[in-house]
Amino acid sequence: GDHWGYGIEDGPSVWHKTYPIAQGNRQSPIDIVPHQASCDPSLGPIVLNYDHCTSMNIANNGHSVIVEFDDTDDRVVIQGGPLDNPYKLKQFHFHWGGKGCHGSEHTVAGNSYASELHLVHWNAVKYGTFEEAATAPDGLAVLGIFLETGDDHRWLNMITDALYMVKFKGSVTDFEGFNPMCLLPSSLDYWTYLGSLTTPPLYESVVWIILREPIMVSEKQLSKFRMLLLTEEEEDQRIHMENNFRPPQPLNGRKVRSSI
Ligand SMILES: Oc1ccc(S)c(O)c1
Ligand SMILES: [Zn+2]
Repeated sequence: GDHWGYGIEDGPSVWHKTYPIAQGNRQSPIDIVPHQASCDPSLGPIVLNYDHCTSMNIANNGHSVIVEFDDTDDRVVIQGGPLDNPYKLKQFHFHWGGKGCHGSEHTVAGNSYASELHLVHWNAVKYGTFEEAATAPDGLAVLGIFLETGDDHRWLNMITDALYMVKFKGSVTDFEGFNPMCLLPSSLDYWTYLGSLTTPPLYESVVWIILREPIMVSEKQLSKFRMLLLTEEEEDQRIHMENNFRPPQPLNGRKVRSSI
């Protein structure tokens, strides 16, 4: 089982002991410096085709809350932008902070947002399974969306209202018909670079596409994420899930391109 976490003993600063790739040369997240990103006119718009979206369930995996999709359907894809193929939506999950503390993974000119949503897609044209794609250099495409505190997000309530059902680590419940199109900001302007999963096993298999415009969510909605527990139902100890973000990693000469 997973023995990694975000605490002092098992957090990002010791992940390299079990996952040496943590010290690799294309790790994520990174600090995005807009003025150093090269505007690349050959970078077209990203195209999201979430029309026939089929969410299946919502789960607490002990590290985040994750909504999983039926990826046998090849109509729910992201394409365009830096991608050579369409990539199929597999799951989305969030990273967040503690009360009053920001929790995004990517930062923008050193500034972090309250939270970050990752929509994880895989290259089903080139690879047979998600697991195979997850270890390939062009296997995954993750769309990152920043969450900023402000007004209530009218659709995020569908997720935050379901969180009490997956309070404990290892819990899962049906969550059908949710279309993440409703979580997108108005602009699809993005930055893109080659990186990795930001959680163990930290595979260097991700084409990152980070939207510049954050979505607005309320402090009340964010507080519901912090109600989730790292611990299982039968455990006596109750540890809240918060600050489940990895700090920015060395760029190592990588180029960040912008669509803007
Ligand atoms: O499959 C994935 C798991 C975790 C994270 S942070 C990803 O970006 C992809
Ligand atoms: Zn993530």
